[in-house]
Amino acid sequence: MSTTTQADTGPVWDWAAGHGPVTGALSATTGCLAVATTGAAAGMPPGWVLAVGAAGAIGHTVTSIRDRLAARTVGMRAASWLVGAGWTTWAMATGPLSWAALGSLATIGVGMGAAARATLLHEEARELEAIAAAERQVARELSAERRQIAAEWVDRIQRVCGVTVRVLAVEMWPTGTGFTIDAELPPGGITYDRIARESARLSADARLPHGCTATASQGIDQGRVLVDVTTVNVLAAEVTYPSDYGPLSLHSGIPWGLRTNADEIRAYLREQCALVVGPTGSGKTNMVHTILAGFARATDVLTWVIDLNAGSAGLPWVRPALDSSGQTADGMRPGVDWLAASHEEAALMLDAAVRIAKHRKMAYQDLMSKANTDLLPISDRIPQIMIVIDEGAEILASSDRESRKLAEKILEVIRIARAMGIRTVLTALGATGAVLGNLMIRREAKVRVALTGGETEGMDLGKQFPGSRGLRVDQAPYKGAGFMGTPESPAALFKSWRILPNQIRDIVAATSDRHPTLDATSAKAAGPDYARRWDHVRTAWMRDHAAPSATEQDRQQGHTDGLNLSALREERSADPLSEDELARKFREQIDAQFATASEPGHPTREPEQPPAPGLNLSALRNEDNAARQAALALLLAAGPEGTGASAIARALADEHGTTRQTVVGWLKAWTEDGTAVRVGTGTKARYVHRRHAPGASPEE
Ligand SMILES: Nc1ncnc2c1ncn2[C@@H]1O[C@H](COP(=O)(O)OP(=O)(O)OP(=O)(O)O)[C@@H](O)[C@H]1O
Repeated sequence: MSTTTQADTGPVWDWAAGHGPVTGALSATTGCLAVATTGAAAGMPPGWVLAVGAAGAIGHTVTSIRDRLAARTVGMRAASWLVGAGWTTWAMATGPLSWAALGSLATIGVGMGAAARATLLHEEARELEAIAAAERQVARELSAERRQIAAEWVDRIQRVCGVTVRVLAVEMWPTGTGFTIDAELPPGGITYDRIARESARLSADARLPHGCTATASQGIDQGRVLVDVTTVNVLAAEVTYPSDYGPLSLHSGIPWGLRTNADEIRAYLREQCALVVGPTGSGKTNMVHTILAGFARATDVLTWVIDLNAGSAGLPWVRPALDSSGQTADGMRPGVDWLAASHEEAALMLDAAVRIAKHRKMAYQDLMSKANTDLLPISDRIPQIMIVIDEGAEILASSDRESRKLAEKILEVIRIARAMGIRTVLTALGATGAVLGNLMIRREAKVRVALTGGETEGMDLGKQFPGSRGLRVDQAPYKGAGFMGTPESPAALFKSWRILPNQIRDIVAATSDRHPTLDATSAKAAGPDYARRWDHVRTAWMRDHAAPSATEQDRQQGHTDGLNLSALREERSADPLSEDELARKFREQIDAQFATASEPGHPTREPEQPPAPGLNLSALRNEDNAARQAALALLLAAGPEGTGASAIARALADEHGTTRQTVVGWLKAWTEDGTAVRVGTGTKARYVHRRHAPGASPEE
């Protein structure tokens, strides 16, 4: 029995607790006294007590032996039962309330307490000794393994790098996926990079499995080196985004994935921008969602997303919070705070960001001087704005007028808003010179990710991670795997989590009441463009499940002074004449073969089929969009077998430079208007032209 003290109700008896030496003895003696007095008063035969005591001694002995207690403890407990029973028998016969009886009972109590304490100490000492012995055994085995590893690697480093190191420690990773060797470099001015640059040869010499590496980095001082050796390939496996959606803060970093030792790697974005490079199919879209998940969980971040490819990166984060009319439902906030899918909306967003940055600079002077800092103190009351721009690097590199305007605004935000808490995450299909050649990006975006997914083309890791050695694309030939480097953590292999659509929905719901609101000062500077971002007209495209295609938008806008509202416009080649020619040829070819649409002025051959605006070939006639027509031709040509976005994009890449994302947008639109039918699910999903769709009549 023990007591716990409660602040307002006083001590509470805890009947479930075990006995200590004092409470045990007290319990035993008071028990004996109670039995003796009531037994004597009721005329109970004293012999019964003796029988009960003997049974108790036997029972306790059995359980003590079962619990593997020491012989001394077993003996003490049995003796306590017998002595207690003996006293009770005697006291019942002679009268329990005499001085002699009570005195002897008190003496027995003290004796029992002392004996119990002594045996308890003995028991604890025995237990500690057993634990220590087990630990010594494990340590002996471990240190034998470590000694063997140390010896092997001293040899290997000597053989491969010609450097004789002295290993000071080998730390086995708790995840069981590798170890780190801490070694002293030989005297004579040898530096760690003599070993770092031989990473690939060391890995081969150690016969490490694919995807595992031996990478050397700086040790605690310049005469020491740390060699991280991965022995289990965590890059190959699909690791799902952790289901703990607890709150995060920008200041403590946002987890973006796993290192090869299964440690989380975090991006610290208070001052840094990020650049995520990944060719199509490398898992870039998935990584964007992982990034958005982290921002949604943060209590001091508002996420603004620009995705000119039908807003697809941001939509899953908005949809769960939209009601049936497409407006944000009461009480539910989307996982992103603003989503732009057109050049126009993106321009409004970036202009607002610039106004906020400039206004914050003035309005928060006092606050910053009180906090003695030149960085705006970001918190849930003054949140940081993270602008995630999918394929933003391509906007920076693009030469069309609208994209150039956006590019200027993006660079202005990056240039002026660091201290005022607005940073960007740009993604890119390739680490092109136009992106990494930009000083602003090189200087401000030091959180870098390269998703390789087995792609070697256009992957210049040396440019993206200057100063790092031994990084090879073929070390991470898996989807969602690649390299990540931040100012805090040197570039090395990493794996992004796989995030599933249902997780996105769950995170939107779980974080809905956690998002900060834009501070009033910033909101005022952002003005109505920000306040009315969820307005019906501005979000109509979200209700339609996809952004309006270029065709529709252009038609709605009446082709006003060449305003480019869509990413599709980027598909135009530099030479409009040859493109026109190509478009005409395609039209003729396809119309001749399939009679897709009637010529203006001719009776339609498909009266039952209302023309789908902007999505059949006749609607495209004035579109100057050869790439889109070529894609449709490919879809038709694929027949009942169908085809996919990647295959179409590959076929168009050379001639039109079309991205897979763009093709995905077209396929989506064609599926929605019935031009194409999607068959199969997951990786087996294919698109079939409606003429070849299962159940379609051949004449159709
Ligand atoms: N972290 C990951 N772990 C495991 N598999 C992944 C991961 N990320 C992506 N994948 C797989 O790769 C496929 C393609 O991913 P994703 O759509 O993100 O690629 P992408 O690079 O954005 O391609 P695209 O630009 O063509 O859309 C996914 O359907 C999934 O099966």
